[in-house]
Amino acid sequence: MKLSFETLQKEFKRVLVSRHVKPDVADECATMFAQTTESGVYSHGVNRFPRFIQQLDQGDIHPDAVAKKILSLGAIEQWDAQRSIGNLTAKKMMDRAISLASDHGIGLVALRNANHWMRGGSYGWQAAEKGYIGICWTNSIAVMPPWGAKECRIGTNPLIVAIPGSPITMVDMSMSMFSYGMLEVNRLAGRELPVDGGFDDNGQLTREPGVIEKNRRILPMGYWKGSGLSIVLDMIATLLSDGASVAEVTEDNSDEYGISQIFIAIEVDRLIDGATRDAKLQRIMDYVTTAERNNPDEAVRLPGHEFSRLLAENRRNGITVDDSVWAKIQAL
Ligand SMILES: NC(=O)C1=CN([C@@H]2O[C@H](COP(=O)(O)OP(=O)(O)OC[C@H]3O[C@@H](n4cnc5c(N)ncnc54)[C@H](OP(=O)(O)O)[C@@H]3O)[C@@H](O)[C@H]2O)C=CC1
Ligand SMILES: O=C(O)C(=O)C(=O)[C@H](O)[C@@H](O)CO
Repeated sequence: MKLSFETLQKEFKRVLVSRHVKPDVADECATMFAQTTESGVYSHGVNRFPRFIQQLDQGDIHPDAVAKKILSLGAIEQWDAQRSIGNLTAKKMMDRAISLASDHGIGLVALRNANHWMRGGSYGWQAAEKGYIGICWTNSIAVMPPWGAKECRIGTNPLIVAIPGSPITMVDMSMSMFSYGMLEVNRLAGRELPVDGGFDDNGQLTREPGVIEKNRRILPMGYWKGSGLSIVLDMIATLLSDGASVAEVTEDNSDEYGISQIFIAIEVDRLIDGATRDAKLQRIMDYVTTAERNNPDEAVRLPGHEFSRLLAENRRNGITVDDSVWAKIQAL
């Protein structure tokens, strides 16, 4: 079905207010869920809303909590999210990193006791829209086997790198070949994955999303490389925030809460003049996109470059929402 931004936002807000979330907080949180969905990231917008409400109902998320600053070291700050709402707090923390970067050239906020921030790309994009390079990542509960293992011991720990420019270029990627959210999107659409996404119960590579969602033998992106990167991202987030690692979240908490996140903003414009910056970026983009195509019908593109088109299409035609997901939300 197709729904408007307003319908989505209103329904998200209704559910949040029914859980006694303050109206202004509910309004902002609902807006972020609707914006993520409108941008085309259905996996961590509308599709993930029921799971968010489940965590709210369980008491994992504290809707009245507000993040507080613990420590300041000039360009670096440490904050405690106090288990507040993940997307709202992440937005505030990237704003804080941007403000530090405007003073120091670079700003880094390390956050502990956080909750799932949904679409990590929202915060990279937020920095890039203001002219800053945005880099952020989060850890998670253990949902992926390290390379060579069968048992989940590492996080999907998505990494986001956003570059300001026209258009913004942004990589927003799980450390698994597919996020669980994208496995769900493919399963709901009745599609096989375009490449192998994990192992089946017999240890054979598989493209069946449902099999991997169930047995959790998801493949790290780049095999051992994604496995290693997931581990070091977890280590940095844990150390700088003095927060919980994937091991601690998994062994000490009953679910995915109390996680650790990093937000970095870097000011570009004091390091290079505007005309040179634009020319250099344009040359990179042109060089990449004019590579001889493997499939003549499929353009070579840069990450993040589809969002403006997707957003415009969704605004014009309405936002596609899976019927079963919408029924679930309406029943909340
Ligand atoms: N714990 C958490 O918080 C987690 C959150 N997530 C979130 O889930 C969302 C989805 O993540 P994931 O499934 O890894 O994302 P995808 O695998 O869909 O995309 C990963 C990256 O690859 C780029 N890309 C994909 N196809 C191409 C292509 N043909 N050419 C060039 N670039 C391409 C994407 O750009 P483009 O966007 O332009 O398609 C994106 O930057 C993210 O928002 C992520 O933050 C994921 C895991 C855990
Ligand atoms: O992979 C995802 O999608 C995601 O968003 C996650 O947070 C974790 O990997 C996990 O909680 C999915 O069950």
